[in-house]
Amino acid sequence: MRLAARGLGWSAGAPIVEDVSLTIEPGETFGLVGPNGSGKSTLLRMMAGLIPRTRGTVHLGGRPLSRLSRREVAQRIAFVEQIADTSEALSVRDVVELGRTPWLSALAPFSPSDGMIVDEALQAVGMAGLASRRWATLSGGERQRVQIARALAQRPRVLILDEPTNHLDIHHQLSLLRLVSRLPVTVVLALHDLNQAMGCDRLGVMQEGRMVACGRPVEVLTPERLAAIFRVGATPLCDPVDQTTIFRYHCLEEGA
Ligand SMILES: Nc1ncnc2c1ncn2[C@@H]1O[C@H](COP(=O)(O)OP(=O)(O)OP(=O)(O)O)[C@@H](O)[C@H]1O
Repeated sequence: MRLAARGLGWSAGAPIVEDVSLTIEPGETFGLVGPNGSGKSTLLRMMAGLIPRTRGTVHLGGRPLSRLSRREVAQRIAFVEQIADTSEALSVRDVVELGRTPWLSALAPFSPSDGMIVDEALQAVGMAGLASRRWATLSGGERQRVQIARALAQRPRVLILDEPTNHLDIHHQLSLLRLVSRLPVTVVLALHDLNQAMGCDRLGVMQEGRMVACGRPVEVLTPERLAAIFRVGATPLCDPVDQTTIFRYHCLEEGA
């Protein structure tokens, strides 16, 4: 499903996001990168329709997001935020079952097919073995994977992930990125690891609330731009295994 933003802006006293326009094609994996505080999370929340009184418009599959009901939005968009609020009393399986909520009604209560979707989502993130564990007892990385399973169980057309690899060990980081890039849905994710960002179909670079570059990763993440925006030196290296470009970073300046 196509996600299109036009002229998005939001201020909280000072401007936080300014005049961002962007179209993400069906099935595309689009990465947002940028320094701390550059507006990535705010932009993701705006694209998910979670910030009231924003400037500009978001269209989902050609329809204005503002005209869809909360239930219609939840049937189309799943959002995994950096910090998830979840009742400590729930089990892992309960949390993932919440992902089915937008599809349930008095006429369509939770059914065995919903149960199978929940099982699949738990397996996809390697959490099936901990399904009966209490949320409160999980590690940070396990919680992250459960939240991603909840989003998968929602069977969205658009998956929005805010720094989904935070807390994850390297195996789970790579398997999560492989999982989401193979999903037949539109994926928008904020990432801090620029080498991981190189695996996205396209990247948008945020700086002080504006999207200052957008395009294929190799075109966007040039050493010159990395120096200007992230204030680091970057040496491009070629991985002989698959010829992808990775960067080795070094400080350009003393101090913070
Ligand atoms: N409700 C708010 N009121 C005031 N300022 C806000 C509010 N929400 C966000 N900000 C500010 O907006 C800026 C952008 O925040 P945002 O969380 O979108 O950045 P980010 O790029 O996701 O950062 P990070 O990489 O650190 O997660 C920050 O300076 C933040 O302090």
